[in-house]
Amino acid sequence: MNELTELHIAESFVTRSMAAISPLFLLFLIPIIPLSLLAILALIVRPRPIKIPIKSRHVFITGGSSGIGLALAHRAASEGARVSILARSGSKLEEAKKLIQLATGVEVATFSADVRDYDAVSKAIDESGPIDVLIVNQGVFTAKELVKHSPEDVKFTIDVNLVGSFNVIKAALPAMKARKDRGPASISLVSSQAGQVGVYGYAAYSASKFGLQGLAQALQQEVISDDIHVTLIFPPDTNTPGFEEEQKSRPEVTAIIAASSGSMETEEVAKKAMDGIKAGNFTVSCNFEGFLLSLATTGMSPQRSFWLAFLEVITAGPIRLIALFFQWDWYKAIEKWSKTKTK
Ligand SMILES: NC(=O)C1=CN([C@@H]2O[C@H](COP(=O)(O)OP(=O)(O)OC[C@H]3O[C@@H](n4cnc5c(N)ncnc54)[C@H](OP(=O)(O)O)[C@@H]3O)[C@@H](O)[C@H]2O)C=CC1
Ligand SMILES: CCCCCCCCCCCCCCCC(=O)[C@@H](N)CO
Repeated sequence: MNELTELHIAESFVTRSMAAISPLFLLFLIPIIPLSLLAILALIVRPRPIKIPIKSRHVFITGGSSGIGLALAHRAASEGARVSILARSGSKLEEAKKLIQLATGVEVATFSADVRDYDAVSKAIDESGPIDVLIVNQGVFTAKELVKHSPEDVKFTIDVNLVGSFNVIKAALPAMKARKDRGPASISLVSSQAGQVGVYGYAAYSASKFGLQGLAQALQQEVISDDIHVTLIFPPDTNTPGFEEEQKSRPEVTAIIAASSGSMETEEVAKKAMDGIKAGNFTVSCNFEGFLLSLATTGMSPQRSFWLAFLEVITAGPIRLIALFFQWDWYKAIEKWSKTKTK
């Protein structure tokens, strides 16, 4: 045998045995790809996972006299926190205080101030003492087409929901940053699903809530080294006094589009929100549609969980397709509705 034939025999042996093992070998390779992706994500997700304790801590809630804020105050009190609530109306604050005391035995501190008034907010926060968990929840909403919305009301919405949130956070930050050996702190903001996607009738409201996303992302980078952790909460329609009021004049199309995500009870939303805050999640969705919406709009948000990061990576394409189907459905509804209106 010369060298060439030897090589031939060896070669055909190798190819034949490779042909025999290759399907098995490939099967073995399949999990390697997702597993290495998971491993990479576990290494790179930032900020790192964190847990926020609630018991024995000072929880300060704006808009804590009604709806979602009141339910959050109630939850925090029953979990053993020291609770402060802030809102404009003194009588609603007193009523909330009584309700919480009756249900939990805990006496919450109340502060009457308008979040649009920086000095008033700052005074209330200084009086309340250093905050461990700040929940910026106050909000106003009127669903109306922009042509019918007065400039004053547009400004009011942005002032209370967005500028008011800046006021609250700015007033609380110095003492929160200065606190020592008190454990990780949290600043959370109650946005809305209308703060993830623009919705007919919510031009002003959506703009005010989209603004919170920019505020929250930038703020998280600024306070991470102070052990302060930012959370953004995105509820769907929720049965609150404010929502009851809103429904009286909400355009029909607004209701149709919002119905894509159903509605929730105040206590359910408060539970989701509080669990999300305690888990230190940057983004907190409240129902299944909300979870899809968060996947679809995650963009450049920070992500602490490598599992969720993994899900975001692998669903990016398909979730965009689902989003386009939702848009298709909504524009059909708008078209149909505007036709019946002009008839
Ligand atoms: N209900 C819903 O369908 C949804 C609500 N959200 C958001 O959840 C948050 C709470 O909503 P919800 O519970 O329904 O609202 P409510 O109207 O039931 O309660 C609003 C709270 O905010 C306070 N508030 C309003 N304006 C000011 C102000 N200028 N300064 C200080 N406090 C103020 C109110 O007290 P007072 O009037 O006495 O000041 C009240 O305590 C809002 O940010 C809202 O946008 C998000 C998605 C859905
Ligand atoms: C992949 C894509 C999945 C998409 C599912 C999307 C469903 C979005 C519906 C938007 C609902 C807006 C509710 C606003 C509630 C609110 O804030 C007012 N009630 C005022 O308080």
